[in-house]
Amino acid sequence: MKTSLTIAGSDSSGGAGIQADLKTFSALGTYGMSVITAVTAQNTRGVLSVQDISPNIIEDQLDAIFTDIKVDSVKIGMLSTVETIKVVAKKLKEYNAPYIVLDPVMISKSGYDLLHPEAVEALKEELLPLASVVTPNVPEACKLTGAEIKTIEEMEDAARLLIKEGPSAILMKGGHLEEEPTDVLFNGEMFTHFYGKRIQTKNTHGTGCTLSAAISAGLARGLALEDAVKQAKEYITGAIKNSLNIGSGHGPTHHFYDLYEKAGVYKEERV
Ligand SMILES: Nc1ncnc2c1ncn2[C@@H]1O[C@H](COP(=O)(O)OP(=O)(O)OP(=O)(O)O)[C@@H](O)[C@H]1O
Ligand SMILES: Cc1ncc(CO)c(N)n1
Repeated sequence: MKTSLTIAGSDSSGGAGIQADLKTFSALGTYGMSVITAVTAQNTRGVLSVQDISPNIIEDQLDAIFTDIKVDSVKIGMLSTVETIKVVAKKLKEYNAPYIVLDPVMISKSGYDLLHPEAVEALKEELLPLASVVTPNVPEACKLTGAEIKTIEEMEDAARLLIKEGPSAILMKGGHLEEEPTDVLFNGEMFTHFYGKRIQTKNTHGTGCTLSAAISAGLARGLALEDAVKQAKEYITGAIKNSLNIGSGHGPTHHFYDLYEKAGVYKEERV
């Protein structure tokens, strides 16, 4: 069985972060492992508080995994501090980690800073060059590039700027634009657009986490990047369509094997 590692924050309500990633890995047929970078007290309404995990413990978690188990793909989510970013970058380089999907998580849907604003530069310098693909939403892409983005053409312009920072590819998510949610993939040479229809629901907690974890699982299973993104987009669309009306705020997306079987991917392969 292929393995996927998530390096991210814990969400007590189970909809985003580590919990969303592990559910996604299971549904998409990889064995999930986790390095927890922060513990958030969070629910569907928002984030109450955050405790960052000390860099030593983050380093030990990474050593524990990489010295014992073969890692087939990595997904990076919430990192919160400069120290966390530095230790994660150091260890991923040391172990020559494969297929790194970097979700540059900055602000929660409810407006809480999950990455300290002064750590954006460290994220750019230390982690963008290691990423196989980086998956910013539009506000994150604006912070990373300084660009203003209101249209799909401006998403493409920003992707051209961002690729200069060193990632192998960019998947810019269009969920925050007014129009239908189109995601734009740029591999440095060509653009591919992934079109979606907006699903009318308030239950979108954890969509970004789920998408990046699904891409990481696909890469671990040997899919080419475009196919991994296509499968991930199918998966997140199903997970939003079937999202759960749990809690009084933004409910979570739903994860189950059916979504994956309906997408017609890997069915015969799973043993
Ligand atoms: N209402 C919706 N209907 C259909 N697809 C959506 C909807 N909202 C988001 N998406 C899709 O879900 C994926 C995640 O995008 P989104 O822009 O929500 O990420 P995000 O802002 O990083 O999420 P998060 O708030 O969890 O960090 C993208 O593929 C996007 O196009
Ligand atoms: C722990 C965690 N990671 C990422 C997000 C982004 O949605 C969140 N709300 N919580």
